[in-house]
Amino acid sequence: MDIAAILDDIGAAMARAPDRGRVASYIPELAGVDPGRFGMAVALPDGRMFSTGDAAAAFSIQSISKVFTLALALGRMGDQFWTRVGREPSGQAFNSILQLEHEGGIPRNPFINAGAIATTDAALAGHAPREFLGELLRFIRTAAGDESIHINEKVAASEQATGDLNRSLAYFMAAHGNMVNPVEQTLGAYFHQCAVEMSCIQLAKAALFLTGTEGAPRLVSPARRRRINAMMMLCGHYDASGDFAYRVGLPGKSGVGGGIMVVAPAKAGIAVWSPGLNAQGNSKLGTDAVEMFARATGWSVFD
Ligand SMILES: NC(=O)CC[C@H](N)C(=O)O
Repeated sequence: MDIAAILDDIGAAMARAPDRGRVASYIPELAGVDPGRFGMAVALPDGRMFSTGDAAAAFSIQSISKVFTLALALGRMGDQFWTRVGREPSGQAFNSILQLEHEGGIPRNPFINAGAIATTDAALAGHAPREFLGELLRFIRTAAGDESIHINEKVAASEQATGDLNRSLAYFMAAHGNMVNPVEQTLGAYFHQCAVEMSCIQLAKAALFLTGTEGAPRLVSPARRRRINAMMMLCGHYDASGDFAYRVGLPGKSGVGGGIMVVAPAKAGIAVWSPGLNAQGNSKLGTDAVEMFARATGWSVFD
């Protein structure tokens, strides 16, 4: 299989795409990103890396960070974690508060914002946000094999300044007894985790720990890896998760920075970045690109 040629074709197709979606506009650091940018990378467990376009450019990983935080929270709490967060698709927007009221402050899953904030709260577990963020960065750097990965403080400050909806979700959960740490501490940690910057090349490598391949860093047990992948498949794209599963057939997690991290179990880590989003807040061309890639390779978890 000629992965390099497949990526070249995808890069060329995406350069021609007339509708690139809309770049997230809630903070200036994301609003100012050129919608013309596109990058994609595929990391194989034997160390080979294939890429196209702006694959080395760093972008804000945003909600992709929720996958790494979930791994940390499960590491801290084990299956007890699921008493605080559900594992069902929400069918609602990523930042919706609707279901929280009906469901007693227990968010549907760890990838919608409410669930991710509860997950960060669980991962904090009484530690200072600084310690949690250090641990998160260590996890991501180990997964990616790259010590240069960092948090963009300006993005974190903007998230903090515009985070009233996230604040509402957090206080709502606190009112239902589903926050352990002081709410502002958990939120500070959450806003900073969203501000981690990575390139497609770094993110594709980081996804390898979820492939279960030899040579990939073993950061979680096989059972846990399968469960994280299951959550990504069912909830990783919010109310477009079914569409992503149908079109791509691989677990993936998106972020409003326009990135998507995709896992091809037993095969490869994949990352794509195109800042323009669709109506559900997922990268428009990023989704198109991984769909093209899955078709060209025949990779799917449904075989
Ligand atoms: N979908 C996302 O990437 C959302 C992350 C964003 N920082 C938020 O909390 O709203």
